Amino acid sequence: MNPFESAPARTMQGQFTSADTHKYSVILPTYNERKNLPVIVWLLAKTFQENGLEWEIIVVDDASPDGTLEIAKQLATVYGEDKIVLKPRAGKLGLGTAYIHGLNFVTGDFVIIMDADFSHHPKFIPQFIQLQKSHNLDIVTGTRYRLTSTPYLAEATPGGVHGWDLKRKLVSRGANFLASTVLSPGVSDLTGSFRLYRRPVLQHIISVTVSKGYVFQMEMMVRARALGYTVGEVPITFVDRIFGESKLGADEIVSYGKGVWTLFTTV
Ligand SMILES: Nc1nc2c(ncn2[C@@H]2O[C@H](COP(=O)(O)OP(=O)(O)O[C@H]3O[C@H](CO)[C@@H](O)[C@H](O)[C@@H]3O)[C@@H](O)[C@H]2O)c(=O)[nH]1
Ligand SMILES: [Mg+2]
Repeated sequence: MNPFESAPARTMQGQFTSADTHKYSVILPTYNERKNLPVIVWLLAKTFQENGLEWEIIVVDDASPDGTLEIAKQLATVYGEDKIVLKPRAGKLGLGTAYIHGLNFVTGDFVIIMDADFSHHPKFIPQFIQLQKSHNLDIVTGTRYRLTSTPYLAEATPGGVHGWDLKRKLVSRGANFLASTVLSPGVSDLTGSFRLYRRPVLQHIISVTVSKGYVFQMEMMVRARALGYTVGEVPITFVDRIFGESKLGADEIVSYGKGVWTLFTTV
C-alpha cells in the first residue's frame, strides 16, 4: 500500500499558489544504484506529495549486477505499482536509450529526467515547476554554470559542482563554454541532465535525436533550441555521488567526443 495515499495534500512554503492538476513523470535510469534508489525515491515521493502534485517514477534498470531491480521491486510494493513503474532492460544499453525506453511508458503531462545518485537533488524540482509555470516554458534545465544572458533564469543559488577533481571540472566547464557559445546560445549547461520537459516536446526532440550515450543530453538541447522551444534554467549544485561509481568510462568519453564533433559539424 502506498504510505502517502491517505495523507492529505499539502503545499510547501506556498510553492504553488493554485492547484496544479498536471501529472509529473520522472524517468530514473539506474545502473548499480542499489544503495541510492530507496532514498532518492523516498525524497521524490516526499517532494511531490508535499507540493500536492500527481507523480510517477519510471525506473529503467539495465540488469544491474548489484541487484538494483530487486530493490526497485520492493519499492513498487511499498509505494504502489502505479507510482513506481519498472521498465527494466536485459543489458547495459546506455543512458540515452534508457530515456527513450522510459518515455514509452510515461503517462504524465511533464517529464523530469534526472540521475539516481543524488547528483541531482529532488529539492530543485519545485523550482523547475515554478519557472515552467511562470513563463509557460517548454523545457526547464538545471544549470551548474549560470550566465546572466540566460533569458529565463530562476532567482536562486549560483549553482556549481562539488566533488569532482580538477580535470573533470575543467573538461565540463570548457565543453559547456564552447558548446553554449557556438551551438546553443542562451543555455549555459548543455551537458547537464537534470531537466523538465513538456511530454510532447520531449517526444518531438527525441524523435530527431540520434546520439545514444552521454552526449544525448547535449544533442537534445541543441535540437530543442533549433526547433524553437523555450528553455529556462534553474541554478543547481551538482554533488558527486557518495555511493557507487560514475559509469562515464573511457569508451563513453570517446563516444562523447565523437558526438560533440558531429553536432558541431552537422547542426
Ligand atoms: N539504465 C541505465 N542507466 C545508466 C547507464 N549509465 C548510467 N546510468 C545511470 O545514469 C545516471 C548517471 O550516471 P553516472 O554514471 O552517475 O553519470 P555521471 O558520471 O555522474 O555524469 C553526470 O554528469 C554528466 C555531465 O556532467 C551528465 O552528462 C550525465 O548525464 C550525468 O548527469 C545514474 O542514475 C546511473 O545509474 C546505462 O547504461 N543504463
Ligand atoms: Mg553520477
